[in-house]
Amino acid sequence: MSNNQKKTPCDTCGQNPQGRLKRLGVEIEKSDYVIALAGNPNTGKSTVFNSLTGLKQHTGNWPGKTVGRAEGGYIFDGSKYKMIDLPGTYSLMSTSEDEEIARNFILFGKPDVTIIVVDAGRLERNLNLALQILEITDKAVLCVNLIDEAKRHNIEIDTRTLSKELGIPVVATSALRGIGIADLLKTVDEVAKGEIKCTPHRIKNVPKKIETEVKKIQDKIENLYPNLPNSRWIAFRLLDGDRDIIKAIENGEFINDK
Ligand SMILES: Nc1nc2c(ncn2[C@@H]2O[C@H](COP(=O)(O)OP(=O)(O)OP(=O)(O)O)[C@@H](O)[C@H]2O)c(=O)[nH]1
Ligand SMILES: [Mg+2]
Repeated sequence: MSNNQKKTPCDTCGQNPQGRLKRLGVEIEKSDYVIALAGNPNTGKSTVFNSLTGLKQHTGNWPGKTVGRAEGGYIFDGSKYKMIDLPGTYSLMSTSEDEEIARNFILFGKPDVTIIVVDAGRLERNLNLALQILEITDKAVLCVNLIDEAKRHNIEIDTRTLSKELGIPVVATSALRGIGIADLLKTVDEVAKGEIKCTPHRIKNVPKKIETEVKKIQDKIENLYPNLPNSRWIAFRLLDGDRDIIKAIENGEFINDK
C-alpha cells in the first residue's frame, strides 16, 4: 500500500483476507503469478483492478474506456501477483482493435488465472464470452460483479449452481463498494496455487469428421509453432475460414505476443 493511501479497518483485520493484501501499483517485476481481467465492456474490470493494485485506471459508466492493456501488481499472502486489466470484449471472435488486444492476451499471454468479470444484471449475455474463455483455459474464476445493482432490481444469483455448471469458482462482488473482493483475492490465490481444481465447462460431442480435420490442422500448427498455446482454438478458427486469424498467423501477430 502506498504511503498516501490510508488504511481502513478492513485492510488490517486479520480475519479478512484483504488484510493480507499489499497493493504494489506498478511494481510488477518478478511476479509469481499473472492474472488477466477479462469480460464484456462496462462490467467493472478496471474497478476491480484499481482496488487490488491501488492504481487509477480510467473508469466510467460507458463501454470502451479501457484501451490497450494496463498492468499493476499486488502481494497476497506472500505471493506476488501481476494483474492485467484488459479492454472489454463481447467475444474472442471480435475484431475491433481493443477487442483484439484482449483476445490476444487471453489466448496467448499465458495468464496463470483468468478472472472473468460479468455483470450480475446481464448474466445471460455475459456468459457468451465466459463460455468461450472456458474452452481455452483450465484456470478461471467467475467474478459476478455489480451485485449491489442486481439486488436493487431484485435479481438473485445462485452462485453455487453457477459454479457447479461452469466448473469454476464463482464469487459475487460489488467492486465499487469493496464487497466480495476479499473472497475474490483468496479464491484467485487458491486457483493459482492449484488448491482449487477447475473442471471448466466444454463443448462435447464435436462431430467426428470435424474433430479429425481440426486435429490435422492442430498438428501442423504445433509443428510450426511448438510454444504457441491454444492451437486447438486456432485450428477451429482456421477451419471456419476466419480471415482475421489467417491474417494474424501470416503476419506473426500471435507469435510475437508470447
Ligand atoms: N453499482 C456498482 N457500480 C460499479 C461496480 N463496479 C463498477 N461499477 C461502476 O461501473 C462502471 C464501469 O466500471 P469500469 O471498471 O470502468 O468497467 P470496465 O469493465 O473496466 O469497462 P471497460 O474498460 O469499458 O470494458 C463505473 O461507473 C464503475 O464505477 C459495482 O460493483 N457496483
Ligand atoms: Mg476498463
